[in-house]
Amino acid sequence: AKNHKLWPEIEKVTLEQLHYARLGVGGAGGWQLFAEDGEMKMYRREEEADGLVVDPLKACHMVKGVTAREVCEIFFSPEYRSGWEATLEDMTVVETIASDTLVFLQTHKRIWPASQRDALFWSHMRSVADSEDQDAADLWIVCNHSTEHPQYPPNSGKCVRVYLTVCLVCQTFIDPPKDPKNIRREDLTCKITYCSVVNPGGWAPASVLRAVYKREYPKFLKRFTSFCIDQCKDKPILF
Ligand SMILES: CCCCCc1ccc(-c2ccc(S(=O)(=O)CCO)cc2)cc1/C=C\c1ccccn1
Repeated sequence: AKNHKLWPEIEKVTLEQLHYARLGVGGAGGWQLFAEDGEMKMYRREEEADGLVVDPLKACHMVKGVTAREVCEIFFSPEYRSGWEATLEDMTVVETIASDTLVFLQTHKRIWPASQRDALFWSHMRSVADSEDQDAADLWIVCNHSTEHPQYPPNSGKCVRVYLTVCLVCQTFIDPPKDPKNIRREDLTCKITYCSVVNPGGWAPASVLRAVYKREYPKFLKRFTSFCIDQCKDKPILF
């Protein structure tokens, strides 16, 4: 568990990603709004790493009727993933480091004309007291970061290995403020920040990658948040 060899990296990357998610998208950050749908706003920066498109993405969304913990638990838990991750072809939990820390191997459906991709990453979920604003509810974060595993070397089969760092940071707002036992789902709003940087691994045309991200990310976040609302609506609220 916490003495696992990956633990220092998990701690470092998770806290770095929390800080990064909290940074705004205004100012000189170079973020450009590329998709908007109601409360959902998606921004990207155009960046390349050795000739490969690795455009960082930041999405902000406000979802009613669910809590930060509920959204993060659904995003983290393997058993829900096939219900919301449309491009998933296969998923395995290759290691359970702790109850809040898993290692996943996922293959995603091939997107023509690029070759099929897989991703091997650790996934860690935790709550963080929001130091700035004491009376605001806790923050919950899930951080996914590519890792290695001796049994699953990259590019050994049909798939090209992608390298990703992803975080989902959620905060619950209760309006109007109520005594905890009288809160109903209609009083809840979850503020969601989703950040991702995906290096496609092998070559893929910049135009294809940018078209995939432009099409897939809005679909992905809308599908995920709808799934959360549907999963939680008839269940007791989990703070
Ligand atoms: C040429 C195309 C290469 C892209 C293939 C691909 C690689 C990785 C991933 C991916 C996307 C989200 C995560 S996560 O946020 O950690 C949640 C767990 O699944 C992990 C992996 C997807 C996709 C393919 C499509 C795609 C691209 C963005 C958004 C949505 N779908």
